[in-house]
Amino acid sequence: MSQTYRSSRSASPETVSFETAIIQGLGKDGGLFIPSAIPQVSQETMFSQWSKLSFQDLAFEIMKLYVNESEIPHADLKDLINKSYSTFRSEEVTPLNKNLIEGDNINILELFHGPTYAFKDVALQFVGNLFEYFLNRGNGDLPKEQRKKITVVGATSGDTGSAAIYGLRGKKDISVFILYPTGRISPIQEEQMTTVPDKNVQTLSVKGTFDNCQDIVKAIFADKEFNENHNVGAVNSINWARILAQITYYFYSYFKISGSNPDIKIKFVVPSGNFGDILAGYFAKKMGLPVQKLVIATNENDILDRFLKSGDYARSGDVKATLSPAMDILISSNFERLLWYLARDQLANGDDIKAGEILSKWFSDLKSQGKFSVGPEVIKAALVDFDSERVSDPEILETIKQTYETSTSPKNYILDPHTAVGVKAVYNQKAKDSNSKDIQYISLSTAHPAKFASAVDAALRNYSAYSFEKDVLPADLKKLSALPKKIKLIERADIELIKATIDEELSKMDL
Ligand SMILES: Cc1ncc(COP(=O)(O)O)c(C=O)c1O
Ligand SMILES: N[C@@H](CCOP(=O)(O)O)C(=O)O
Repeated sequence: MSQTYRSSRSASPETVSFETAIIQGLGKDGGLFIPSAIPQVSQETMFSQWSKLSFQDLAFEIMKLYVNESEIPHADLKDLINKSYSTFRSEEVTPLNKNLIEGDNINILELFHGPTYAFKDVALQFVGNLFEYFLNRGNGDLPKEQRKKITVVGATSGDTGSAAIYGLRGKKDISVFILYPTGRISPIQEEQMTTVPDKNVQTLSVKGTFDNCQDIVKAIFADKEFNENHNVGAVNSINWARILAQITYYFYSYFKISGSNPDIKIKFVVPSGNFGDILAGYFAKKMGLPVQKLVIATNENDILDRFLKSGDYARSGDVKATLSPAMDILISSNFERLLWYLARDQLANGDDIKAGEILSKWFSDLKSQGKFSVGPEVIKAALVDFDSERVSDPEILETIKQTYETSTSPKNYILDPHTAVGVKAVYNQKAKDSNSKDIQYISLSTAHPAKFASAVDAALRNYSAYSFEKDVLPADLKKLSALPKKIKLIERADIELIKATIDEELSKMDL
């Protein structure tokens, strides 16, 4: 069992508790927290017991391996899990749409049944409750001025922001500041984030890109003085709790296909940007789930695909604005966690400390030279667990159309553009897999199509039976456009300007 955590850039044996890893968010050396060891689960436990559990019970079995009972008693952990998933519209939380197209073996894992219609809800409903739990426990009935407070600062290309806001709105002792790139998120995402009336929430619309926002958030974490004064908390997938909560749906969907039969061949295909979603699949695989392969599906911002093909982890020129904007990203934060495991096992003879040194050097090269390279042994090891596919904008539109035309269960199924990246990647894999008939492909559906109206409309507007308003837009999202918006424009992607704005807004919040 692994219930302590170490930083991916640490060259010391020091580990921290689960609570510290979650509340602190990022290691003091700028590294990401990883469990000291990955817990192993036997085939017998998985296929005879776990395969029969509900989503919530499975989440409990998985999380208790990563959280010491002395930190969160089991009864409390169960309550946190049940509370977090009571807000979902589907009883199954993440239902699997099997056999989307008759005779085909593509299964769509629908991760968008939470409050903000995006996969981020699966983790961020839990993270919100976890922050509240730790704070309430420490603060008890202390008077306002003595209570510990957390200032959450996050960066979003649209979905993390809404999900974090809905996970944290109205929570005592927590303020939330979400940075997003002006004009680069969809109108519904902006409405979701800016129409929440709770006084502990403030969005900051920053002139720049998502990477600018993410860099500022990381710089704020590295700012010792600001961090000490504000207890900065992370909601981005740099926070380990985000990854932890996502592990459940890999097991859950796997069992929906395999039942108690461990011999079924399954590949997961995951639309990827910051590498948080697919990393949860990597942990599931390393815990013992016999996944054939995890397929990274990128859009035209393809740093991950280029890495697997060349061994170079290199920032390309500018981020491209694509039809799948939540994946428009130059540097994938969570890739660092995978690199740590690759460095430890391939280059450091299993030595954690040496792995931390290697990672530190790679990331300082990335900062100073915009790239670092790894040798063929590292790529060979990565390819044991992963494969990758790159999908272009025209392919996204074509895949949305094709799925609309050919889907049988249900008919006229509408994909969001991110999910379409995954589905196209499934077709690419099937073309390569000589045994594709024997493989079940689980393609992760990361958002509801209503969140990305322009791409969906561009693909489907010529079908006479199609209507976005009637077929796609849920009533609660429709209502948002009539609500007043709280938008704060930030003219420059500048850390000092953002810090000053946070201070100014915090004093108005008077929490
Ligand atoms: C809809 C959607 N799909 C895919 C992704 C990519 O996921 P990850 O960043 O975890 O790789 C994101 C954002 O993170 C997203 O919002
Ligand atoms: N696509 C994300 C970008 C932030 O990624 P995260 O998973 O690290 O929070 C978004 O929708 O905001």
